[in-house]
Amino acid sequence: MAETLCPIEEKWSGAIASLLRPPPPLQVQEYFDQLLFDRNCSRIKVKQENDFGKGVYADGDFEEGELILKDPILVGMQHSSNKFDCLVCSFCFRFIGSIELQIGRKLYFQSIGVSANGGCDGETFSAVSKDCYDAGLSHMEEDSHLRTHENLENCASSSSSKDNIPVPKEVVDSLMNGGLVLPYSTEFPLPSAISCPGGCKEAFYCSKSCAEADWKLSHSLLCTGERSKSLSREALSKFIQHANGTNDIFLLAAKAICFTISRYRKLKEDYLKEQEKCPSANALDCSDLSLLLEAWKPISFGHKGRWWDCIALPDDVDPSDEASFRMEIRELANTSLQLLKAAIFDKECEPLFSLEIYGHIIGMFELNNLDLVVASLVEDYFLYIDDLPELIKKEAEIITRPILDALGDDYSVCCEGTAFFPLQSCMNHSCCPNAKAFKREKDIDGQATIIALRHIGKGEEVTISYIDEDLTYEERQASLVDYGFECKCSKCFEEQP
Ligand SMILES: C[S@@+](CC[C@H](N)C(=O)[O-])C[C@H]1O[C@@H](n2cnc3c(N)ncnc32)[C@H](O)[C@@H]1O
Repeated sequence: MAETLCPIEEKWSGAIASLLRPPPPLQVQEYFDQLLFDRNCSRIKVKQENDFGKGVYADGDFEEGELILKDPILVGMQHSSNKFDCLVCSFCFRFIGSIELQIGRKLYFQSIGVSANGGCDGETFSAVSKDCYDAGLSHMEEDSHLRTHENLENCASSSSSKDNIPVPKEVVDSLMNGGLVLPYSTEFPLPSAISCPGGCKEAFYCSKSCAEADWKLSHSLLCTGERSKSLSREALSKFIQHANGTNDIFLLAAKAICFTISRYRKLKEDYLKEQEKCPSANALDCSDLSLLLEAWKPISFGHKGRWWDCIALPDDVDPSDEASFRMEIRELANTSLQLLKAAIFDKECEPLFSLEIYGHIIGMFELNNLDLVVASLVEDYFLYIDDLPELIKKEAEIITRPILDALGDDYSVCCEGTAFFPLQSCMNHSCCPNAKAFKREKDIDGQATIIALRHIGKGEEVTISYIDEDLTYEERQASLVDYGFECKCSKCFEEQP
C-alpha cells in the first residue's frame, strides 16, 4: 500500500525502527523470567521454541481445573457503551459502589434511552449530557443529593426500553442516593467508589491505591478534570469524542502512549536525580532515545502489525475495495492521532506520535484481541435471591421482582472491555487447547485467569483457543483471519484437506 510519510516519521525514522524492532531473544527471556518471578508463577516459562514466536510452556505438571496463571493488565479499558451497564474501578475493573447504585444507574440510563451494548439509541456515550451521566454517581459527593434530584428531574423523563416494565422515577432515585436498601444486598459488599484525583467525573476507583496507580501510569494525561496534566482539556475532549464516535480502541492506544510517556518522565527524573547526586559518575547511555526505549519496553514485547494492514476485511466490504478500505482505516487512525497529539504531545517522546507507532499499537490490540470480562455482581445478587428458601424468597421478591422486571434481559451484563495482558498475549492458539481463559467466582477483577482443561505435563506448551474450536476446519481458518494467521496446530494439520 503506497503511503506518504508524515514529518515525524521522516525526522524520527531511526528511532521508530528501534521502537518497532523485535527485542533480542535474551532480553525477551530476561523480561518474562522477571515477570513470572514477580507474579509467583514458578511452574510456567515463556520460551521461543516453535515457528510462531513466543509461547507459554509448563515447567511443572498441572491437573485439570488447576489455575495456571493470573495475569494483571498492562493497559486496559472498559468499553464506552458498557459504562452505562456497570460501574467498575477504572484501574482494576472490580465492581464498585453498591448493588443498589449499580442497578439504579442502569435503570436511570435505561430511562433516558441508553441501553446495554447499544450506546445511547444511536448516540455515543460522549453525546449523552454529562450532567445526566453525573447523576448516577453524584450522590457520592457531599453536596450531591440535590444535584442528583435535579438531574433526574431533567433527564429521567424519557421512555424506558420497550420490553421492560419501568419502576417509578423515585425508586430509581432512591436506589442511586442510598435511600432504598435492597434485601440481602449486604451479602454483596462493594468498595465505595473513589473519585478521580484529577476531578474528572468519568473515572472512579475501588481504592486510593488504584486511583494513584492509574493517575501515575496514564490517567494524569488523559483526565478531563481541572487537575489534568494534558496540554489542553478541550483538545482531549475532542479526541475522546472522536474515539467514542468511531472506535474506542483509540482510547486504549492513547493509554499505551500515556503509559510510555509517564514511564519516560519517571526514568528521566530518576536519571537526573542520580546525576545530581553523583555528577562525576559516567552514566550508561542515557540519551532521550535510550530512556524512551526503556519506557516502551513492556509494550515492545507485544506481537504487532500495522492496524490498517492486519485488520481483517469486514464481510460487507467488497474485496475489490480492499485498498480503499485500508486507506480509510489509516486516515481514521491519523485523524485520531492528530487529535491526541493536540491534547498530550511531548517533544521528548515525539516518535510516539508518528502514525507508524500509533498504527502498530492499535494493531497489537487487534492481533491479540484480548477481552476484559468481569462477571456481573448484579446477576450474582439476583441468583442469590432466586436461591433463597421459598418463604424468604417470596418476601424479598416483593421488592426485587419489579426491579428485575424493569432491568429486563440486560440485568446480567458483565463488565466488558479490551486489555493487553503481558503473559496471556504470549499464549499461542490451538484448536484442541489444553487451557482456557476462565473466571472463577473469586476472580472479581480484570486480571486474566488461565485454567488447565486437562492434565498438562512439564515441558508441554500451554495453549488456549482464540475461537470456537468446535467449528469445522474451514470455519476455524476463516475466524482466525481476524487474528492474522493460518492455524498450524495439530488438529488443523490432521484435518486440512
Ligand atoms: C497472541 S500472539 C501469541 C504469541 C506470539 N507467538 C508472540 O510471539 O508474541 C498471536 C500470534 O501468534 C501466532 N500464532 C499463535 N497461534 C498460532 C497457531 N496455532 N498457528 C500459527 N500461528 C500462531 C500468530 O502469528 C498470531 O498472530
